[in-house]
Amino acid sequence: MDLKDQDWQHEQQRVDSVTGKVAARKGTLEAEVGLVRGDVVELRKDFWDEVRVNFSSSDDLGETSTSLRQQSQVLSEREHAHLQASETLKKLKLLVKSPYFGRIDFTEEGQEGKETIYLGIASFLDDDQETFLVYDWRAPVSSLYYDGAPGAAAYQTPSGEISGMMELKRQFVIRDGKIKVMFDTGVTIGDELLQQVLSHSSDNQMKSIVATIQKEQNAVIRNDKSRMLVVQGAAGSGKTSAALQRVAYLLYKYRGTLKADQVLLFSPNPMFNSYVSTVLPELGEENMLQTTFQAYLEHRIGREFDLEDVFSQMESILKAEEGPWLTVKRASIAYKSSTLFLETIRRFKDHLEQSGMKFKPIRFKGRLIVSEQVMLEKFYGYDSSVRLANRIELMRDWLLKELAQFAKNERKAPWVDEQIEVLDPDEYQKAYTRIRRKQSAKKKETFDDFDRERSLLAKMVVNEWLKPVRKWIKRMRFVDVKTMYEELLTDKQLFLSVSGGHGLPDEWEEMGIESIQMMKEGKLAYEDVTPYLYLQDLLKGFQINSVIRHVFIDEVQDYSPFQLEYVKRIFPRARMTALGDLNQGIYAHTDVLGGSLESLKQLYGADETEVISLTRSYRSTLEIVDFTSSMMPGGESIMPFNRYGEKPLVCLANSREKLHSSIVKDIRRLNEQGYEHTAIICKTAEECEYVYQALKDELPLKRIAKTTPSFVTGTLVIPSYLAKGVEFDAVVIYDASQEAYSRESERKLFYTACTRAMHQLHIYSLGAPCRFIEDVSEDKYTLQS
Ligand SMILES: Nc1ncnc2c1ncn2[C@@H]1O[C@H](COP(=O)(O)OP(=O)(O)OP(=O)(O)O)[C@@H](O)[C@H]1O
Repeated sequence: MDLKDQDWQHEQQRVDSVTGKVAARKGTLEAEVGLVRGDVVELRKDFWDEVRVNFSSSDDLGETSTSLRQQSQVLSEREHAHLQASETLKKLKLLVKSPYFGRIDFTEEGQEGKETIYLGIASFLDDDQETFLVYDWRAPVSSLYYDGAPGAAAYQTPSGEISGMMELKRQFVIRDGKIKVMFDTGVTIGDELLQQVLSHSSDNQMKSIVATIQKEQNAVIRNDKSRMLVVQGAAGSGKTSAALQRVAYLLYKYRGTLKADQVLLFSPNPMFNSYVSTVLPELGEENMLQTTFQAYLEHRIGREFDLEDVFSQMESILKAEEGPWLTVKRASIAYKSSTLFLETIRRFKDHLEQSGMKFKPIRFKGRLIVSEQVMLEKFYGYDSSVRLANRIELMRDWLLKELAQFAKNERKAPWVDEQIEVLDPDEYQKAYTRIRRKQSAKKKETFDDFDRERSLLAKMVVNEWLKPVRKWIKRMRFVDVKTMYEELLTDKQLFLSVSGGHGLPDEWEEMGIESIQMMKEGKLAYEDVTPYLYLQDLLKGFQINSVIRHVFIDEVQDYSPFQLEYVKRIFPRARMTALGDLNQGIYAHTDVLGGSLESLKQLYGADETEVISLTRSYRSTLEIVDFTSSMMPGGESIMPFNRYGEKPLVCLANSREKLHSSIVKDIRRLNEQGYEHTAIICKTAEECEYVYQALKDELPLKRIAKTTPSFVTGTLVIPSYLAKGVEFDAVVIYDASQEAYSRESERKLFYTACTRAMHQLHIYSLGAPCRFIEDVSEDKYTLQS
């Protein structure tokens, strides 16, 4: 037996020993969890039997409350024990199959003898409860594995740097307790292992990458100094992957204080939520909260307006012919996405402190309770040093009092008698019970004499009828944000006075007309939504969330500076991790980032911001990266990972029939070759619909729309802008002709679509291909006509 075989055998023996111990611990814990679960069920069932309930005297009341408290404590202690044991069990179940993936031998400076450290997805201690048989990949010492090479090495601990010599770095792939792969490695973590991982077919879920995290990704994962971490990374460089491992790292490092529901990820679309949802559970962690910015906007003002979303905006721009509408739309998006507009709105609010507020009068049954004029006098009668939002709160309280007075007077109105008479028996009974309940609280109210009865019923009827008005006032709906926003967009003099005229586009007037027209129809253009919400919050108060401690924004290049300011404002206690790629800024507003990260750096200021660049691309084969990066200015800085495949294929078709029949044959061939997760990427949703209808009888296609909740396997037909962040074994671009992609502004969209391919990229073109392909030298693809 040679040395290598001996080593392998020795390591397998250790795996057997560790998995044996894990299995034994798992068995014990399973029994314990069962017992605790039983306890919890019993405790919940018998909860009230164990509490001595007696309200006879104040002493008895005290005793009852103590007994109740004690019983609740016992229950919550058992529930907590159950939760903790279940979490440990979850990790043991993962460890028993694959206890670790790495080993380092390290001798600390000044210490005798080397320490052998094995890394896995969770720590596991020997029966002595002292010796680590497995170290968590997030433990300080584990960073040696990701960052260091054999030789002199150091790692950071909370009490300072520890240096020494690393003698060995070894990688394993262990499946079901058996070592499948094992080799020693240098600086980078296993090109070999990475080759294996990356050459696999994709499926509909993102995978954890803990075993093969690269050094620069590790810097993203473990960075916890800066308030704002910006990760600019090429397509496929592992931004999303690093972000998710970073969440796991933070949950581990701050486990006493940080919970998964204090971390929020903004995803590019609802489908993406499901795509990444298995990564953290795979690591034995709870999922963080996930949402999309659109979902947040809907939650805030979706009841008032029919909100245009970014995808509809994109769709209408992509479909529009060049002309006045598109020019105005582009100008409107650019301006309203900028911080210039944000400043304008802020100054507009300052202006409103002095004059110009608009209120909606308070009415009931068509009668005026408080007129706008009276409200204005009241509002501007408050001390001008009181903040505007506070003045509105004062107004709200005053209006509620006015309403209460109105209600009192109203009880004698004839319509109230009519209502009492038509109260049906059920309602009457309800009223009677309600009044009886109050009776016991306030002894003097009785239901005995007729007058009393009438007066109590009148009170109830009026209150019931006025409920919507009360709710309306409480929600501060009397502040007429819509009219004020409209005024800002149409009153040029006002606009100039608050904007200082900075950056005012030539199309300003047309922009206003377009927005107002939409608002009249009850809609709000996407570019107006955040500014509108911002104005509303400046007036009524921001809905601040102080619970969230970490906000992750994936595909940050798709956010406008205005939106980022807004996110910063509503999460004042959060740190931010922003991950993006300027080359994939596909939306019209993203040009306002100006092709640089400046606005992102300014968000929290340079001192509080750190930028990490990821330039190596892991998703696609070298040939695909070579091709796609040639389309982008500066693309030469994108480094492909050395995984080889076929050159991208560019197929020219001279008729739609030919195009369709070639695609059908191609998809079938790709499927036969084992590429199951394929996509036909179209430019727009409209084109997707057309392609789906044309090919659905030939191929088992799945249509993806902006509302599709989860990422499905199979051959998808998907619009380019929805393919963000996800990947496929093979990508077929439906029509990359000059006619289809005629504008320079569509370069990033096209690039994003092509970079979704892992193993095969096939581009079809009905006629001459677009300029983006012409920019690529011909030796980088195979042309077929
Ligand atoms: N260290 C790694 N080990 C194994 N796989 C990796 C590693 N880094 C990235 N990958 C793989 O590369 C692919 C792309 O990763 P990911 O989606 O995180 O990149 P991204 O930068 O967010 O891409 P994009 O911006 O194009 O959406 C994924 O399949 C991911 O699993």
